[in-house]
Amino acid sequence: MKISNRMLCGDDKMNEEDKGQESYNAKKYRTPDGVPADIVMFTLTKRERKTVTKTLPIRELKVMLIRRKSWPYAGMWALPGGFCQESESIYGAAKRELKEETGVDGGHLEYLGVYSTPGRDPRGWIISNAFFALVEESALEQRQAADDAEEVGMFGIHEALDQLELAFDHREIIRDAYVRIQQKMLQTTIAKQFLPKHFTLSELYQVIQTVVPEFKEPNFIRKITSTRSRQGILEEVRDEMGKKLSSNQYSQRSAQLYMFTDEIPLLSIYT
Ligand SMILES: Nc1ncnc2c1ncn2[C@@H]1O[C@H](COP(=O)(O)OP(=O)(O)OC[C@H]2O[C@@H](O)[C@H](O)[C@@H]2O)[C@@H](O)[C@H]1O
Repeated sequence: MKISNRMLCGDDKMNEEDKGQESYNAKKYRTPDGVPADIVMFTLTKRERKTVTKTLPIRELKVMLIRRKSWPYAGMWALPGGFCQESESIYGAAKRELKEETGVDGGHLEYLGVYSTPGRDPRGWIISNAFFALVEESALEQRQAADDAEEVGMFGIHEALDQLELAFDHREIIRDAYVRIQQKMLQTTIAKQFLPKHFTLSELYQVIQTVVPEFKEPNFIRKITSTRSRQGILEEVRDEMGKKLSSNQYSQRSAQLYMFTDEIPLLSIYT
Protein backbone atom coordinates (compact mmCIF):
# COMPACT_ATOMS: atom_id res chain seq x y z
CA MET A 1 0.00 0.00 0.00
CA LYS A 2 1.25 3.43 -0.99
CA ILE A 3 1.13 5.92 1.88
CA SER A 4 1.20 9.59 1.06
CA ASN A 5 2.89 12.14 3.30
CA ARG A 6 -0.48 13.57 4.11
CA MET A 7 -1.80 10.25 5.37
CA LEU A 8 1.32 9.85 7.42
CA CYS A 9 0.39 13.10 9.06
CA GLY A 10 -3.06 11.71 9.56
CA ASP A 11 -4.54 14.75 7.87
CA ASP A 12 -7.21 13.61 5.40
CA LYS A 13 -8.97 16.87 5.82
CA MET A 14 -6.05 18.72 4.26
CA ASN A 15 -6.56 16.69 1.09
CA GLU A 16 -10.11 17.91 0.92
CA GLU A 17 -8.86 21.46 1.52
CA ASP A 18 -6.43 21.18 -1.39
CA LYS A 19 -9.10 19.81 -3.72
CA GLY A 20 -11.46 22.59 -2.74
CA GLN A 21 -8.82 25.21 -3.28
CA GLU A 22 -7.93 23.83 -6.72
CA SER A 23 -11.49 23.75 -7.99
CA TYR A 24 -12.56 27.10 -6.53
CA ASN A 25 -12.72 29.93 -9.01
CA ALA A 26 -13.75 33.30 -7.61
CA LYS A 27 -14.10 34.62 -11.16
CA LYS A 28 -17.22 32.48 -11.60
CA TYR A 29 -19.08 34.88 -9.32
CA ARG A 30 -20.20 38.45 -9.78
CA THR A 31 -18.40 40.51 -7.14
CA PRO A 32 -18.54 44.23 -6.29
CA ASP A 33 -16.89 46.64 -8.70
CA GLY A 34 -15.37 48.68 -5.94
CA VAL A 35 -15.36 49.18 -2.19
CA PRO A 36 -14.68 52.79 -1.26
CA ALA A 37 -14.43 54.34 2.19
CA ASP A 38 -16.16 57.70 2.76
CA ILE A 39 -15.45 59.97 5.70
CA VAL A 40 -17.73 62.55 7.28
CA MET A 41 -15.18 64.97 8.66
CA PHE A 42 -16.67 67.08 11.41
CA THR A 43 -15.11 70.06 13.04
CA LEU A 44 -16.30 72.66 15.53
CA THR A 45 -15.33 76.12 14.35
CA LYS A 46 -14.69 78.83 16.92
CA ARG A 47 -15.00 82.57 16.25
CA GLU A 48 -14.37 85.20 18.92
CA ARG A 49 -17.28 87.65 19.31
CA LYS A 50 -16.61 91.33 18.88
CA THR A 51 -18.16 92.47 22.15
CA VAL A 52 -16.90 94.72 24.89
CA THR A 53 -17.75 92.30 27.66
CA LYS A 54 -16.02 88.94 27.68
CA THR A 55 -18.24 86.19 26.42
CA LEU A 56 -18.00 82.70 24.93
CA PRO A 57 -16.98 82.50 21.25
CA ILE A 58 -19.40 81.48 18.50
CA ARG A 59 -19.09 77.76 17.84
CA GLU A 60 -20.52 75.92 14.84
CA LEU A 61 -20.57 72.28 13.74
CA LYS A 62 -19.24 71.97 10.19
CA VAL A 63 -18.47 69.23 7.69
CA MET A 64 -15.81 69.21 5.02
CA LEU A 65 -16.90 68.47 1.44
CA ILE A 66 -15.13 68.34 -1.90
CA ARG A 67 -16.64 69.43 -5.19
CA ARG A 68 -16.46 66.58 -7.71
CA LYS A 69 -14.63 67.35 -10.90
CA SER A 70 -15.69 64.44 -13.07
CA TRP A 71 -18.48 61.98 -13.75
CA PRO A 72 -20.43 60.79 -11.87
CA TYR A 73 -22.04 63.78 -10.17
CA ALA A 74 -19.53 66.27 -11.65
CA GLY A 75 -19.86 69.68 -10.01
CA MET A 76 -21.67 68.36 -6.94
CA TRP A 77 -20.39 68.38 -3.39
CA ALA A 78 -19.33 65.02 -2.00
CA LEU A 79 -17.72 63.47 1.03
CA PRO A 80 -13.99 62.91 0.87
CA GLY A 81 -13.43 59.25 0.10
CA GLY A 82 -11.70 56.82 -2.16
CA PHE A 83 -11.43 53.23 -3.21
CA CYS A 84 -9.98 50.63 -0.88
CA GLN A 85 -6.98 48.85 -2.35
CA GLU A 86 -6.52 45.09 -2.28
CA SER A 87 -3.55 45.41 0.07
CA GLU A 88 -5.35 47.36 2.79
CA SER A 89 -8.27 46.98 5.18
CA ILE A 90 -11.31 49.24 4.88
CA TYR A 91 -10.30 50.90 8.14
CA GLY A 92 -6.77 51.31 6.73
CA ALA A 93 -8.21 52.94 3.59
CA ALA A 94 -10.23 55.37 5.74
CA LYS A 95 -7.12 56.22 7.79
CA ARG A 96 -5.16 56.80 4.60
CA GLU A 97 -7.88 59.03 3.16
CA LEU A 98 -8.07 61.04 6.39
CA LYS A 99 -4.30 61.55 6.33
CA GLU A 100 -4.32 62.48 2.63
CA GLU A 101 -7.19 64.91 3.05
CA THR A 102 -6.22 66.64 6.30
CA GLY A 103 -2.67 65.66 7.18
CA VAL A 104 -4.13 64.26 10.40
CA ASP A 105 -2.58 60.93 11.39
CA GLY A 106 -4.68 59.35 14.10
CA GLY A 107 -7.36 61.33 15.92
CA HIS A 108 -10.94 60.19 16.32
CA LEU A 109 -11.93 58.03 13.35
CA GLU A 110 -14.91 55.74 13.84
CA TYR A 111 -16.91 53.34 11.73
CA LEU A 112 -20.40 54.57 10.82
CA GLY A 113 -21.93 51.93 8.57
CA VAL A 114 -22.18 50.26 5.21
CA TYR A 115 -24.04 51.87 2.28
CA SER A 116 -24.98 49.36 -0.36
CA THR A 117 -28.35 50.30 -1.88
CA PRO A 118 -28.25 48.90 -5.45
CA GLY A 119 -27.68 51.71 -7.94
CA ARG A 120 -26.13 54.08 -5.36
CA ASP A 121 -23.18 54.60 -7.71
CA PRO A 122 -23.89 54.63 -11.48
CA ARG A 123 -20.43 53.12 -12.15
CA GLY A 124 -21.50 49.71 -10.94
CA TRP A 125 -21.85 47.58 -7.84
CA ILE A 126 -20.00 49.83 -5.44
CA ILE A 127 -20.41 49.35 -1.72
CA SER A 128 -19.26 52.19 0.47
CA ASN A 129 -18.20 51.93 4.08
CA ALA A 130 -18.67 55.21 5.87
CA PHE A 131 -16.69 56.58 8.79
CA PHE A 132 -16.80 59.80 10.73
CA ALA A 133 -13.84 61.76 12.02
CA LEU A 134 -13.58 64.60 14.49
CA VAL A 135 -10.89 66.93 13.24
CA GLU A 136 -9.43 70.17 14.57
CA GLU A 137 -10.52 73.24 12.67
CA SER A 138 -6.90 74.21 11.94
CA ALA A 139 -6.25 70.92 10.08
CA LEU A 140 -9.24 71.45 7.79
CA GLU A 141 -8.36 75.10 7.19
CA GLN A 142 -4.86 74.11 6.13
CA ARG A 143 -6.32 71.54 3.78
CA GLN A 144 -8.62 74.15 2.28
CA ALA A 145 -5.75 76.54 1.70
CA ALA A 146 -3.32 73.92 0.39
CA ASP A 147 -5.29 72.63 -2.56
CA ASP A 148 -5.70 74.88 -5.59
CA ALA A 149 -6.82 72.03 -7.80
CA GLU A 150 -9.77 70.87 -5.75
CA GLU A 151 -12.55 72.98 -4.37
CA VAL A 152 -12.86 72.18 -0.70
CA GLY A 153 -15.67 73.60 1.39
CA MET A 154 -16.56 73.76 5.05
CA PHE A 155 -20.33 73.84 5.53
CA GLY A 156 -22.58 74.19 8.55
CA ILE A 157 -24.29 70.85 9.14
CA HIS A 158 -27.76 72.20 8.27
CA GLU A 159 -26.52 73.99 5.18
CA ALA A 160 -24.94 70.73 3.99
CA LEU A 161 -28.05 68.69 4.69
CA ASP A 162 -30.74 71.11 3.55
CA GLN A 163 -29.25 73.35 0.89
CA LEU A 164 -26.54 71.57 -1.07
CA GLU A 165 -26.82 69.20 -3.97
CA LEU A 166 -24.85 66.18 -2.78
CA ALA A 167 -23.39 63.30 -4.81
CA PHE A 168 -24.31 59.62 -4.43
CA ASP A 169 -26.14 58.81 -1.16
CA HIS A 170 -23.91 61.22 0.74
CA ARG A 171 -26.85 63.15 2.21
CA GLU A 172 -28.01 59.93 3.90
CA ILE A 173 -24.47 59.24 5.15
CA ILE A 174 -24.09 62.76 6.57
CA ARG A 175 -27.53 62.58 8.21
CA ASP A 176 -26.66 59.26 9.86
CA ALA A 177 -23.30 60.63 11.01
CA TYR A 178 -25.03 63.68 12.51
CA VAL A 179 -27.41 61.46 14.49
CA ARG A 180 -24.48 59.33 15.67
CA ILE A 181 -22.35 62.26 16.78
CA GLN A 182 -25.32 63.76 18.64
CA GLN A 183 -25.89 60.47 20.50
CA LYS A 184 -22.21 60.22 21.31
CA MET A 185 -22.07 63.81 22.51
CA LEU A 186 -24.74 63.03 25.11
CA GLN A 187 -23.57 59.55 26.07
CA THR A 188 -19.77 59.61 25.89
CA THR A 189 -16.93 62.04 26.50
CA ILE A 190 -16.26 62.86 22.80
CA ALA A 191 -16.75 66.55 23.68
CA LYS A 192 -13.08 66.39 24.62
CA GLN A 193 -12.21 66.22 20.90
CA PHE A 194 -13.65 69.71 20.51
CA LEU A 195 -12.18 71.35 23.61
CA PRO A 196 -8.74 72.45 24.73
CA LYS A 197 -7.17 70.21 27.39
CA HIS A 198 -8.32 72.62 30.10
CA PHE A 199 -11.75 74.23 29.82
CA THR A 200 -14.50 75.75 31.89
CA LEU A 201 -17.86 74.04 32.38
CA SER A 202 -19.54 76.85 30.39
CA GLU A 203 -17.34 75.94 27.44
CA LEU A 204 -18.22 72.26 27.80
CA TYR A 205 -21.94 73.13 27.95
CA GLN A 206 -21.60 75.27 24.83
CA VAL A 207 -19.81 72.49 22.91
CA ILE A 208 -22.56 70.00 23.81
CA GLN A 209 -25.27 72.48 22.78
CA THR A 210 -23.52 73.28 19.50
CA VAL A 211 -23.81 69.65 18.47
CA VAL A 212 -27.15 68.98 20.20
CA PRO A 213 -29.12 72.27 20.26
CA GLU A 214 -32.03 70.54 22.05
CA PHE A 215 -29.81 69.78 25.05
CA LYS A 216 -30.94 72.01 27.92
CA GLU A 217 -29.91 71.35 31.49
CA PRO A 218 -30.40 74.35 33.79
CA ASN A 219 -28.51 72.57 36.57
CA PHE A 220 -25.64 71.45 34.33
CA ILE A 221 -22.81 72.68 36.53
CA ARG A 222 -24.31 71.34 39.75
CA LYS A 223 -25.17 67.98 38.18
CA ILE A 224 -21.89 67.37 36.42
CA THR A 225 -19.91 68.11 39.54
CA SER A 226 -22.10 66.26 42.02
CA THR A 227 -24.18 63.51 40.39
CA ARG A 228 -22.71 60.14 41.30
CA SER A 229 -22.89 58.67 37.78
CA ARG A 230 -21.02 61.70 36.40
CA GLN A 231 -18.34 61.84 39.03
CA GLY A 232 -14.95 60.77 37.84
CA ILE A 233 -15.24 61.84 34.19
CA LEU A 234 -13.98 65.35 34.97
CA GLU A 235 -11.37 66.64 37.37
CA GLU A 236 -10.40 70.10 38.53
CA VAL A 237 -7.16 71.43 37.10
CA ARG A 238 -4.61 72.23 39.82
CA ASP A 239 -1.05 73.57 39.79
CA GLU A 240 1.95 71.75 41.33
CA MET A 241 1.05 73.15 44.74
CA GLY A 242 -2.44 71.71 44.48
CA LYS A 243 -4.05 75.11 44.00
CA LYS A 244 -7.15 75.08 41.76
CA LEU A 245 -6.67 76.88 38.45
CA SER A 246 -9.28 79.12 36.90
CA SER A 247 -9.72 81.25 33.78
CA ASN A 248 -11.46 84.52 32.98
CA GLN A 249 -10.88 84.26 29.22
CA TYR A 250 -14.60 84.16 28.45
CA SER A 251 -16.17 85.63 31.60
CA GLN A 252 -15.81 88.63 33.90
CA ARG A 253 -15.38 86.41 36.93
CA SER A 254 -12.82 83.62 36.97
CA ALA A 255 -14.26 80.17 36.40
CA GLN A 256 -12.73 76.88 37.57
CA LEU A 257 -10.85 74.95 34.86
CA TYR A 258 -11.57 71.25 34.34
CA MET A 259 -10.12 68.42 32.30
CA PHE A 260 -11.48 65.04 31.26
CA THR A 261 -10.09 61.98 33.01
CA ASP A 262 -9.73 58.69 31.09
CA GLU A 263 -12.74 57.27 32.91
CA ILE A 264 -15.39 55.84 30.58
CA PRO A 265 -18.71 55.84 32.42
CA LEU A 266 -21.23 53.07 31.83
CA LEU A 267 -24.45 55.02 31.51
CA SER A 268 -27.96 53.71 31.47
CA ILE A 269 -31.15 55.30 30.13
CA TYR A 270 -32.97 53.63 33.05
CA THR A 271 -31.28 55.51 35.89
N1 LIG B 1 -14.23 50.66 -9.36
C1 LIG B 1 -13.05 51.09 -8.93
N2 LIG B 1 -12.34 50.37 -8.04
C2 LIG B 1 -11.15 50.78 -7.61
N3 LIG B 1 -10.58 51.93 -7.99
C3 LIG B 1 -11.25 52.69 -8.87
C4 LIG B 1 -12.51 52.32 -9.38
N4 LIG B 1 -12.94 53.28 -10.22
C5 LIG B 1 -11.98 54.22 -10.22
N5 LIG B 1 -10.98 53.87 -9.43
C6 LIG B 1 -9.74 54.60 -9.16
O1 LIG B 1 -10.05 55.56 -8.17
C7 LIG B 1 -9.75 56.85 -8.69
C8 LIG B 1 -10.90 57.75 -8.36
O2 LIG B 1 -10.69 58.00 -7.06
P1 LIG B 1 -11.60 59.01 -6.31
O3 LIG B 1 -11.79 60.24 -7.13
O4 LIG B 1 -11.07 59.10 -4.95
O5 LIG B 1 -12.93 58.18 -6.28
P2 LIG B 1 -14.36 58.68 -6.50
O6 LIG B 1 -14.69 58.82 -7.94
O7 LIG B 1 -14.61 59.85 -5.63
O8 LIG B 1 -15.16 57.43 -5.92
C9 LIG B 1 -15.37 57.23 -4.55
C10 LIG B 1 -16.82 57.54 -4.30
O9 LIG B 1 -17.61 56.57 -4.92
C11 LIG B 1 -18.81 56.46 -4.22
O10 LIG B 1 -19.44 55.24 -4.43
C12 LIG B 1 -18.38 56.61 -2.80
O11 LIG B 1 -19.44 57.07 -1.99
C13 LIG B 1 -17.16 57.50 -2.85
O12 LIG B 1 -17.44 58.80 -2.39
C14 LIG B 1 -9.59 56.74 -10.15
O13 LIG B 1 -8.55 57.60 -10.54
C15 LIG B 1 -9.23 55.32 -10.36
O14 LIG B 1 -7.82 55.19 -10.34
